[in-house]
Amino acid sequence: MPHRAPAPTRLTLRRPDDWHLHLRDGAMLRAVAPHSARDFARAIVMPNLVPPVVTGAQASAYRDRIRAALPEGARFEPLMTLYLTESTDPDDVARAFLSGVAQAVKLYPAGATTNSHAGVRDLDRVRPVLERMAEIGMPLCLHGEVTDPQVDIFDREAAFIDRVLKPLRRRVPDLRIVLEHVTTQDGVDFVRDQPRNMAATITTHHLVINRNAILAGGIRPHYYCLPVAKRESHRIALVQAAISGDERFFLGTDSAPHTDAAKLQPCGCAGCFTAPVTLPILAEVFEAAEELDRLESFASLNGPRFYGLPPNEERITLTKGEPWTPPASIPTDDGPVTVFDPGFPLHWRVEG
Ligand SMILES: NC(=O)N[C@@H](CC(=O)O)C(=O)O
Ligand SMILES: [Zn+2]
Ligand SMILES: [Zn+2]
Repeated sequence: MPHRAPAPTRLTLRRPDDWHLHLRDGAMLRAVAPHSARDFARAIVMPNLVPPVVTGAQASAYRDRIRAALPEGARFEPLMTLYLTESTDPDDVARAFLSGVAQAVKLYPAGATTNSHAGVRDLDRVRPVLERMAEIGMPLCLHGEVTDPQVDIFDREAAFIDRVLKPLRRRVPDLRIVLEHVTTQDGVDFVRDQPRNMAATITTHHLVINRNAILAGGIRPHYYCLPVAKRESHRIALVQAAISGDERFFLGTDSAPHTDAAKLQPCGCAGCFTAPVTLPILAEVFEAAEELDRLESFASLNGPRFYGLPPNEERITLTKGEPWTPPASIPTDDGPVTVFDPGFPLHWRVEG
């Protein structure tokens, strides 16, 4: 009889990082930050506050507010990003990077997503900033969707690659770029074809849901995020990229909390709140693909390598047991925030 090793029930890995996270501000920040700090060592924090985090001084002040919102004794390092506008000052960006205040710049095409109206309309206007970033090795994080209303919402990432990303790669080839929350086979293929200076983050939810989850049996606002989930073949391409070990793909949860009141209305906000359940969900996804051993590359090694940071020395352990039910929502002083429901039972838990 062929010998089959028993399925593992414990998994120890270097403490993961989250390379794309929304922590918000004020009451929401205080409510959600502990959930990321519990499971992750560091996170690239998105700057799409109202008003956005544009300058080094604003990033530094926001970092102080995040640190103040962490539980006593938490060892969690917020890595800050600057929101790129058409009047961003290249000198301020360079200073923020070289002094360690900001790790990356975030480009939102104006109008593409939550709080992106102050973003970029014309890439030529930010060319001096991008060239300076290329010189100093500062990464650019992209929300990769075109905003052209003529382009079908499910095609906006693919159109972005053709219309924006390819020309940008040609014009500023030394710029290090992260295609954030990649959702398509097209995105995966593009990144995989780039020999250098290019990576992509993959979210928790895009590994789990396809577009049916948003609409099957009724409209389900808690599965609505941007970029919107695509068809099943794209989800499979994302899983393949995540489990491949290819160092260009790493975890960026895009955990994006909105109150239920903001989600459940005629024009509800985009975003899934995944921080409290990401690691158990990822363990299920990697186990189902029989690649549990690669979870550490995806969640703990590939990201720091791209950002030029050492991987975390601390370890965490996940254990597998009877299915458990995460809380349906967390309370905040602004009202409850629904926790992402993967739609399958969770057997894995982070120990401690
Ligand atoms: N992903 C989302 O659906 N929403 C994000 C914005 C973003 O990452 O595009 C948010 O800030 O709510
Ligand atoms: Zn985005
Ligand atoms: Zn995001």
